[in-house]
Amino acid sequence: MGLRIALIQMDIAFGNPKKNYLMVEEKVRQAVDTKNPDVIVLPELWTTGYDLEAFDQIADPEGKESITFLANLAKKYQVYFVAGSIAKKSVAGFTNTMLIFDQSGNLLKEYSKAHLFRLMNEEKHLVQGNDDGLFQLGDYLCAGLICYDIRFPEWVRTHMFDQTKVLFVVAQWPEPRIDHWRSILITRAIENQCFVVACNRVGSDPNNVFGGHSIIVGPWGQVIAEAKDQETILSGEIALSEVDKVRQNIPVFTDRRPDLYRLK
Ligand SMILES: NC(=O)CCC(=O)C(=O)O
Repeated sequence: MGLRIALIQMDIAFGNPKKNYLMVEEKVRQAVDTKNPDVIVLPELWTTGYDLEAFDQIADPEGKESITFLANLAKKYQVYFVAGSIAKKSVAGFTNTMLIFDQSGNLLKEYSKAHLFRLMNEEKHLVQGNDDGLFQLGDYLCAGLICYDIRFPEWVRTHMFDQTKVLFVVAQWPEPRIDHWRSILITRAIENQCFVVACNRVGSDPNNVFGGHSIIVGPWGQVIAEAKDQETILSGEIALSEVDKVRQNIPVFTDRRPDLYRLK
């Protein structure tokens, strides 16, 4: 059985969670009406954008408001949510945290961005996460990564030792490096022989223009669906059996030589 996926590639109102909740509610309704998805994916920091200076006022305490909002939508539409990431405020500080829900609205996983991106000042305002991004969507073992995390192949590979089949990436990736975005995502799919489902934002904030090009890549590196640089709902279907076929054809995981790798 395949998994139908809808990625909401959207603009984000800078520092305005109320407006973003309303926009997401409407876009999720449109995605359900037009794509009949099993899974809906949102971009990185969709409640606030990168208004880091204002996080003290606008980050969500313990993620409570976002969790209630997303759980209700997941339950209402009976969809899984890889609900992008939100700015979460807790005693430890602010985190860039991905939220995953099942079709009954249960929170399956929280993953906080492990690698903070200095070019966008994250290290000055956020604390990094220390947990893995693994979660299960039905039969599909998946991993979540947030934007800059994809530049670390060793972190992605760590998630693959559990036979992960789908990598979900949520992002606010600027347009000037959109070639890196595409190349890295296709490479991660080929080297890990898995599906890559990646949702970027579009539009701009005071510091960046964002490049879109949300994409679904198959385990052979084939592009299944790709958006341009405008708001859209991108959709595609993925089938687990394809991953097994590719891994049997070229058994990369069996042929690894960890005795030669000097990774720490
Ligand atoms: N929000 C991010 O982590 C952006 C990462 C990025 O732009 C990059 O080039 O890496």
